[in-house]
Amino acid sequence: MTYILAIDQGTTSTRAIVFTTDPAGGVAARATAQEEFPQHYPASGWVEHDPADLWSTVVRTTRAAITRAGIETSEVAAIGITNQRETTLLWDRATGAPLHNAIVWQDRRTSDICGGLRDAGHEAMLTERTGLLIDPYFSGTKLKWLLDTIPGARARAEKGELAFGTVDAWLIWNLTGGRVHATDATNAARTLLYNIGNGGWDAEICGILGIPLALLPEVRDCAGDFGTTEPGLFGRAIPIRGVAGDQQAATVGQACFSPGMLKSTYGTGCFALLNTGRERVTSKHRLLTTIAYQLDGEPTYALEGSIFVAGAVVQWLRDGLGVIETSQSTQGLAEAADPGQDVVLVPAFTGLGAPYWRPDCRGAVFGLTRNSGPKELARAALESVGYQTRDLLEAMREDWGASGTEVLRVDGGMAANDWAMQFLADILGTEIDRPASTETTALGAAYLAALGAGVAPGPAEFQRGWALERRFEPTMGATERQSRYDRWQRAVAACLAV
Ligand SMILES: Nc1ncnc2c1ncn2[C@@H]1O[C@H](COP(=O)(O)OP(=O)(O)O)[C@@H](O)[C@H]1O
Ligand SMILES: O=P(O)(O)OC[C@H](O)CO
Repeated sequence: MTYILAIDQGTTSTRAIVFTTDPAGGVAARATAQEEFPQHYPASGWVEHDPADLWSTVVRTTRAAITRAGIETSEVAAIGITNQRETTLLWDRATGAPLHNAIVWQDRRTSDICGGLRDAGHEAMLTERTGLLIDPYFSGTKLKWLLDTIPGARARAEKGELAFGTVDAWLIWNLTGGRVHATDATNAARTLLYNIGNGGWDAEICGILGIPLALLPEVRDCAGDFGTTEPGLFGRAIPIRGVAGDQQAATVGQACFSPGMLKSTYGTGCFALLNTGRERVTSKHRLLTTIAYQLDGEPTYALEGSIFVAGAVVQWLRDGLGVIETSQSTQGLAEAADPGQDVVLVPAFTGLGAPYWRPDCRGAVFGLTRNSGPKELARAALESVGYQTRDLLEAMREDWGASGTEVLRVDGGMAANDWAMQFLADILGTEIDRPASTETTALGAAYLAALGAGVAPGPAEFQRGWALERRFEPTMGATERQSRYDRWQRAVAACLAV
């Protein structure tokens, strides 16, 4: 039996999971440890994490998972890291001390910097080279903000005294005791600084943003050599052999290895990735072009649709409005909702992501009556996630063609909700496949690490091990499907117009 440890450093919590691998390609979870950590909101639209929290939760959950698995550190063949993407850190190479809190992907503070880039006419060039759009979501403008704001930071960066990284690079730096400053191609592809066509940091873009190249980590394959952990941390050195951003790791965990295969992860937000193989498809509908994974120096590309509010709308009903007790209760409430009411909720709490990219848009509820209550709101919340996914799939079908988009593999916390998944199948007119393994993100990181350590078979065998738990078939008639979707589009248009 071989053990692989996956670290999944997410937006709200850190998980460490010990997986077992067998020569036939099976990878199974054996023990898990999870810790939440505080979110910091220093100003409206700002979201930060304390870098020390990211690091300490990784150390504690890793130790706990190894203990719970009942194994010795020496039995762990490799570590795989997967992480919340785009979140930006800057630290001192000599001391390892961060210069600022991590600026989280959701943070909107660089809207003005983005406006300036757009006004200067840089968008077409940036999109062509990076596959991204100009939006505060990505790391590049966050890093510029840090260098502009922290006194002396740019001069120190030019002298090579500082290091930038997304969360993966921050963890690799700390795990290796500051010996390795590296990231993987999928995380690099989210910075707005990386040319996904030629696979290198783009000096011209860095020049435009005033980012010294000396700050940037080395970019490696997803199943690559990222050094070994400091022996003192876990009792013995463990090789780090797999790294990928969390949505890309989920794509691997869902075994979406063939062009046309599609997965969607429903956590806080929702991120749909369509494997486009070696083809770097440029979207006509403001989807992102990104790297799904990179093996043996060869990138496999994806089209990505990013929705900022999915499970978060359920959290809002629970923690903001206080009209539901648990996320799970939305299933029973939606089943019991009045079929005669047609409440539509547009959860544009922090603007709309793909395919609209309107950070200024705000949410609304339409169709309320005196009898509307928690049941109808719960149903509208779950439906909003289905409608937003349809927005993405409509765009993907036009960019890529329908082939492959007739089955969607789902995962993430909200994928456990049967009502939401049935509505998704109905409104998309697409079969929805929910896998037996729900920890798809960590599973993907574990598989990449096993591949990097030479203890896993190739993708074809891993793909054969993917197991279905339940398939949701569309049952809604075509006329109803279209009239409901038309109503959603009118609701979005109204929000965009206000
Ligand atoms: N049964 C459920 N029905 C609806 N939403 C759910 C359910 N279970 C979890 N969620 C939502 O899913 C999210 C948690 O999923 P998770 O994959 O852990 O997210 P993340 O990794 O972004 O923290 C929360 O926003 C929660 O409201
Ligand atoms: O941490 P999650 O699961 O909410 O994922 C966040 C994404 O990587 C942001 O791009």
